[in-house]
Amino acid sequence: MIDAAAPDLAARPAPPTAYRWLVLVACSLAMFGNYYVFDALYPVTPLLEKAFGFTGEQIGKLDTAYNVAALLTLIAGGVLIDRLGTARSAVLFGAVGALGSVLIGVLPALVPSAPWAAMMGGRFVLGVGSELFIVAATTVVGRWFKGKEISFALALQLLIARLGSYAADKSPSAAGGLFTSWQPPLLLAAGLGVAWLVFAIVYAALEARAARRYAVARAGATDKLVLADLVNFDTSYWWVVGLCVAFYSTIFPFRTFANLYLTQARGVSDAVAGDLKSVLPMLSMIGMPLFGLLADRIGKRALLMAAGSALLVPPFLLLTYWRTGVTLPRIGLPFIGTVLSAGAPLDGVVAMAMLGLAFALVPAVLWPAVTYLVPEQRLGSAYALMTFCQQIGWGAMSWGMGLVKDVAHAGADHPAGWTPVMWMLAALASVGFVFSFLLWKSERGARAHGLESVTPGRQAA
Ligand SMILES: N[C@@H](Cc1c[nH]cn1)C(=O)NCC(=O)O
Repeated sequence: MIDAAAPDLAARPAPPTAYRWLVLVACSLAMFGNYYVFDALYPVTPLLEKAFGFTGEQIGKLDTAYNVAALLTLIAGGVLIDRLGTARSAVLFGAVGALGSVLIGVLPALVPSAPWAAMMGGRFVLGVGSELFIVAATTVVGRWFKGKEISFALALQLLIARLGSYAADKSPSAAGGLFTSWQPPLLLAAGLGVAWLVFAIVYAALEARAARRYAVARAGATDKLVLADLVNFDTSYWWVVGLCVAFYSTIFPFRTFANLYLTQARGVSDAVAGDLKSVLPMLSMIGMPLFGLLADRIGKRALLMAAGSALLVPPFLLLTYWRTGVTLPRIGLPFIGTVLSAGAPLDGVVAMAMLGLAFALVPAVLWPAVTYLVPEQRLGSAYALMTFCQQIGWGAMSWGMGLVKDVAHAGADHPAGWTPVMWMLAALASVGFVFSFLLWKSERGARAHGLESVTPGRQAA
């Protein structure tokens, strides 16, 4: 959308290419902070269990609080982004997210009589800012890279965001000195929450400067949820939504409980648990751009998603039943340092590597696939609706997993209690595979949208 308040716009030069990448870097670094803050809670869960006696259900509900806040804001927030524009929205939601990260780090210490309620409050505030910030940041890439390197730019943004998850997962081994109590790691996360806000401000300043100097589009259509759109999307879109819900409702709640599961059921140290968990974002970072390129080269997007969702099923059963008895020595890489601390079980590494591949393959194809299934002018609503459904499934599953963990008395003294939790995950992952199979079938029929071909076929109506 061209800013009508700037009549000399046509006379201005287009922004230089480097400026576009600078905007992407600022937004992506803010996303790094966002993902770090989101994931920083999980390595601390064993310490929260020890310090406050948090139950599995309470830990699951810390996710649910985030999801409920995200659900509420996704309905209203798209409209707000339209009104404010992406720059002001990014600063606003970045500020709310930063506040949430600080509350998570300090409130439980200030309210020692109700630490769980305090932390729920912080996670809720984080949820208000976080998902809408992601919507705004994605929209920024859409505006600045439309008709240019949009897929690569989106992959790069998610890659830098995942680096935040990776850093949070690695924090028990990389910043082990902080993990003597629950608070220092969360104060570090609060620091990165503030960095998230700082980069949001840097991005907003770049937008303001561009608006004064260059012929740039103002914030256009965003991920606004238009209720009339709910019934009008094609069946293939709904299969993708089903896969999105089942896939992320498996992988994100697993990540919530992975530190507890790996230390209690598999008996590994906190550092090894963090390292094993970090295999997911690490493989995802490496694999996403490659699988994105592969999909662009060969098409077969539904088939690739089916392969990715099939990969998600066995690891939970392998983690539960497969024991090689082999543990690995420390594995390190130049520049990166320790990838796996000594003592990681080989079977655990294989299972986590399969999960990591699935975490690369499905997201790399799933989000861009939506652009084939809905018309461009309804893309925002389609993404918002998909994220909305994702949050419902994810919130319910985190809560349910925690409940099952408690009912089965899963813990260090009763590792077998984790078995029903892992079966729950395998079952939900199988549901994801069924959705991807239905999508593949539908994309081989007369109402295909070109997901299986290299270039889009029938234009989405
Ligand atoms: N809506 C996000 C969820 C998220 C992860 N960390 C912070 N928020 C999402 O689904 N992102 C897609 C992905 O593959 O990361």
